[in-house]
Amino acid sequence: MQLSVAEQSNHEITGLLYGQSNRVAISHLLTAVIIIVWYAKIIPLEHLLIWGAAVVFFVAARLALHRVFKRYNNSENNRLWMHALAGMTSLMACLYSFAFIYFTPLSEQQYVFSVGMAIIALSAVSTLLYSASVYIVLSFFIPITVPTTLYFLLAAGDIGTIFAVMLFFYSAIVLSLLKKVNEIFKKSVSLNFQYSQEIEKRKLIEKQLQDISRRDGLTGLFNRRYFDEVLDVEIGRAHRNHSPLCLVMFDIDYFKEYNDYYGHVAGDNCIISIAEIVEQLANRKGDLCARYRGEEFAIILPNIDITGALAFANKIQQHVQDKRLPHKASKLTTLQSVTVSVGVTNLVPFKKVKAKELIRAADEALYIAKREGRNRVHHKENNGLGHDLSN
Ligand SMILES: Nc1nc2c(ncn2[C@@H]2O[C@H](COP(=O)(O)OP(=O)(O)OP(=O)(O)O)[C@@H](O)[C@H]2O)c(=O)[nH]1
Repeated sequence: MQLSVAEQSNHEITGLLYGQSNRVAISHLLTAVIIIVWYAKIIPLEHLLIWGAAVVFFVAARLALHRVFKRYNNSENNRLWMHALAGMTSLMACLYSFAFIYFTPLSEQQYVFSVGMAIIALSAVSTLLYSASVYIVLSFFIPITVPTTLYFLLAAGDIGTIFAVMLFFYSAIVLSLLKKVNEIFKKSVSLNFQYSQEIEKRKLIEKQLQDISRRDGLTGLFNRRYFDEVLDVEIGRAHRNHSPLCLVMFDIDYFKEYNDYYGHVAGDNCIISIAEIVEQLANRKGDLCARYRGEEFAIILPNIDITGALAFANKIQQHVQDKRLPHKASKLTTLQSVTVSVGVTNLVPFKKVKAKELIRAADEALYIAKREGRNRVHHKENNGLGHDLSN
């Protein structure tokens, strides 16, 4: 299912929000310590420790939720994860509200005042941490401000009224700023997402263009330019690793007569059929098949010795013959079907050979196969060429 940019961006935002888990955990633990120390003079320690244990429990649950999120989140269940985070955030906020209401002696002005400061500090931090989502900010902001403010307004007399008015104005400022910051944040996430999608698309197009530039238009095999590039690289590798390398070149027999008899379109189809056979046979990692020119094909076989390459060449010749593609104009009158002649050569160990020398040797082997009657394989070692590497 294709998701919209907005949905993908929301998914990214949820990831960012969950990504704050460690910072959130540290903030809560530090705040809990400060609250316990602050109330220690007036509240029994066991009450404070029970409350502290509840904070630790929720922090651990929040971290566990983050782990589960990392494992199971995806763009489709994004809403669910947002609600889970909002639920967890609200519970933490309720825990603070509970502490402020339950622990604060209304007669002690400095405690009432300190609760106001604590709420401002906590809601400011949560606004910064969660500015990516108004929903999550509110899920912390509302449960931490509303119950405490109402309680102090109703129960704490003048100081409670001052407290409520102060928090009301503070909340109004924070929420209006939050809206702006959130819009900017969302826009930047969405732009960032579109930008990375654009880069991905470009990379894909570049890859496709590169692939097209390496392929032969008719058969889909690699083209000669790419073949020459790879042959150079493979020869270098074979020399470095002292590993074998063989080159197979083959050509359709009496193809001029085929074209003259069946026409060029049929000739093209014949070339495509031969390409399909070669592609099926040359299926080892590292094998590279190319249409070298016209009705001539070339195959690089790395890590294979001459015995293996000859077996492979015979397989090609045999498969083409067995395919029995009609060729009424073939001078191989007993068959009257499409056949190929194959030339094989191999790197001579410890002789540094250039690509064009290897190709010439394979071409000569192919020429001999033609001369000796076609529909056969000939091997020619590229002796005498190149220079000795043994000393
Ligand atoms: N249909 C078609 N014909 C092509 C293509 N490329 C080359 N040819 C033809 O292939 C023929 C090759 O002829 P030759 O080089 O004389 O070879 P041949 O007739 O196969 O003879 P031998 O190789 O000696 O058996 C020419 O007639 C080319 O025009 C192609 O892409 N499509």
